[in-house]
Parts: sequence; structure tokens; C-alpha cells
Amino acid sequence: MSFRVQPQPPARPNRCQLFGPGSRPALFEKMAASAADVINLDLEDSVSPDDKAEARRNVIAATHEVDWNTKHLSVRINGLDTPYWYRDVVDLLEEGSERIDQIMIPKAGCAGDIYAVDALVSGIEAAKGRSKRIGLEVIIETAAGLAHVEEIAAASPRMQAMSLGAADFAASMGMQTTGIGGTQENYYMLREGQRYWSDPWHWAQTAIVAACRTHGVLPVDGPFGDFSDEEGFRAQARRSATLGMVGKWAIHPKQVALANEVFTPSDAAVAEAREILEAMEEAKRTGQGAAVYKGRLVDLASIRQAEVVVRQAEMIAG
Ligand SMILES: CC(=O)SCCNC(=O)CCNC(=O)[C@H](O)C(C)(C)COP(=O)(O)OP(=O)(O)OC[C@H]1O[C@@H](n2cnc3c(N)ncnc32)[C@H](O)[C@@H]1OP(=O)(O)O
Ligand SMILES: O=CC(=O)O
Ligand SMILES: [Mg+2]
Repeated sequence: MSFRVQPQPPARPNRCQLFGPGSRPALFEKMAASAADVINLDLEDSVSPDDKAEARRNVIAATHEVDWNTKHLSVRINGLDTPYWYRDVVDLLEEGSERIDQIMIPKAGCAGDIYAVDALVSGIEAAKGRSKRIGLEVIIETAAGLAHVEEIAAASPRMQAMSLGAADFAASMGMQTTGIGGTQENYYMLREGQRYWSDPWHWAQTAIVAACRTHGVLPVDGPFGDFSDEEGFRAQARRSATLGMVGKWAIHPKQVALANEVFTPSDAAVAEAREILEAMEEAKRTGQGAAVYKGRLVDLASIRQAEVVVRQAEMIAG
């Protein structure tokens, strides 16, 4: 380990973030009743320009009227290049209830974007005497966002989570696709006439995970647009989980159970992690740093790996 110890991210489950347009208040109670850990009420891209003001009012009302129970409640504001974002923040925090946990900043491009929202949030919190400190989460979904991913992760002590937004990311990068996440037909290698598909999101995901893990922020995989393709969602989510992400968005209620399934360590994985910890305890008792578990090497690093699984399972179990 470096002299600088890696900070832990917020200790709360973030397996699924369920989105719903602020302009469809009829969905709010259904979102609250879902099994998602995080709710994202959207003021941005699922709300048409004509509906922005009404969506903002709907969301503010919902912070007072809907029982969000234990959900982590987040509101996605509009981008900092729009005329809407400052009023989203001001009205939300001046008129919204203390139930709001977090603000999501879309299309974050540099640390200054987070600084600007942080400054506005800090001013309103102080002026209004709000008692709950608002957290921030961002979407990395532009070329600039990815180029500056580490400074964004480090931009504010309010930072809680960072998601990859595959749709806008593809647009910003000029990628030839209209798919939102998942396998891309033309992204393949050819060997002896056989096609082998690779993952065009992989490098962006690993950059996000590394930035997040360096600065104690939760790395999250964003939307998977084809909500009829359950196996496609699972495949994408499993890759993200393997890379170190802690959860994924749901843009339809069908996807909530899938995300929870993938991002909850299985009983078998937890049992194996505990056995590795026991094997290493035994090794330590006999003065060994390395041991054999089921015919394979385990050593002190295996303790840290196993602890990731056990910690995640215990946190989810509450
Ligand atoms: C690229 C990005 O930025 S992604 C993030 C922004 N996008 C969003 O927030 C979009 C979120 N999703 C949606 O708006 C909707 O799910 C849509 C438009 C995709 C589909 O909506 P519908 O056509 O109403 O879906 P569908 O008919 O399959 O809904 C089935 C049931 O789930 C409900 N439902 C639909 N979406 C949601 C949701 N997001 N949350 C909770 N419940 C929902 C419907 O009300 C319906 O309920 P019912 O059985 O009681 O009637
Ligand atoms: O906001 C999300 C995206 O994929 O774009
Ligand atoms: Mg987007």
C-alpha cells in the first residue's frame, strides 16, 4: 500500500439506481415501492424542455409527499451548460424537504463543474439551515469527463458516486452506435473467420473504477437501454461487477431485480470468501503468509480480496 491509504467509499448499498422522469409523477410511488437502493428523480434528459419547470415542481412536491422509506434519494439536475441547472439546485434545496440525500450532476467535464455545484449547495444549506448535508454524484458521459475523471472524483468531499453514462458518452466520443450500453455489433476481432466481440465500454469503466477507488467514491454502471433484453443486461452487469463497480442503473422496473441479483454477492461467493479468511487465519497461526485453499494459492492479498466480498455482503444485509 502507498503511504496514502485508499479511502473506503460510502458504506451503503448502491446495487440499483432506478430512474424516472420528473415529468411522470404517477411513477413516483411505484419507484418508492421498488427494491432499488437508490432513486434518481430526473430533471434532465428524460424531461422535455417545455416540461422542465413542472417536473421540478413535481420533484419538490415528491420530496414532501412520498414516503421514500430507506431509499437513497437523488435528483438529477440539468447540465451546467443549460439555463435550468441553477434553478434546479436553488428550488430543490430551498423548497424541497430534508428527505433529499443527493444531487446528480450530469455530463461532468472537469473538477470546476463539481466545485460550482458544491459552492451553490453550500450557500443554500447555510442560508436555509438545512441539517442534512447533501451528497453529490456525477455522470461521466463526455470525452472531457473521462479525460478528467480523476480530478472529478477528487473534486469535493461531498462526492459519493460516479456513473458511466453510455448514451451520452457514445455521442460525445463520436461512436458509431445508437445502442445504450451492451454488445456492439461492429466491435469485434476476427480470427480464422470467427468473430469475437469485445467490450467498447471496458476502458471507460476501468478508468472510472480506478478514479473512484483512489478517492473513496462508489463506481456505478449506467443505463442499459434495451429493457427487453434481460440476458444482455445481466452480461453487462456481471462484467461491471467483475471490474469493481458496485451497481447499475435501472431505466425500467424490470431491471431492478436483475441489478440486485448481480451486485449482491451470492451465498456461494460469501461462503468461499469466509473459508479463505479461515484458511489464512490458520496459516497465520502456524506462521505462514501463504497457504493452499482448494488446490490454489492464497496469501495476504487473498484476505483483502475475500474481505471485499464479505464487507459487501454484510453491508447489504444491514
Ligand atoms: C440515457 C439516460 O439518461 S437514462 C436515464 C433517464 N431516463 C429515464 O429516467 C427513463 C426511465 N424510464 C421510463 O421513463 C419508462 O420506464 C419508459 C419510458 C422506458 C417505459 O415506460 P412505460 O411505457 O410506461 O413502461 P411499461 O408500460 O413497460 O411499464 C410497466 C409498468 O412499470 C411502471 N413503470 C415504468 N417505468 C417505471 C419507472 N421508471 N419506475 C417505476 N415504475 C415504472 C409503469 O407505470 C407500469 O406500471 P403498471 O403495471 O402499474 O401500469
Ligand atoms: O445519462 C446517461 C447516459 O447514458 O447518457
Ligand atoms: Mg446522459
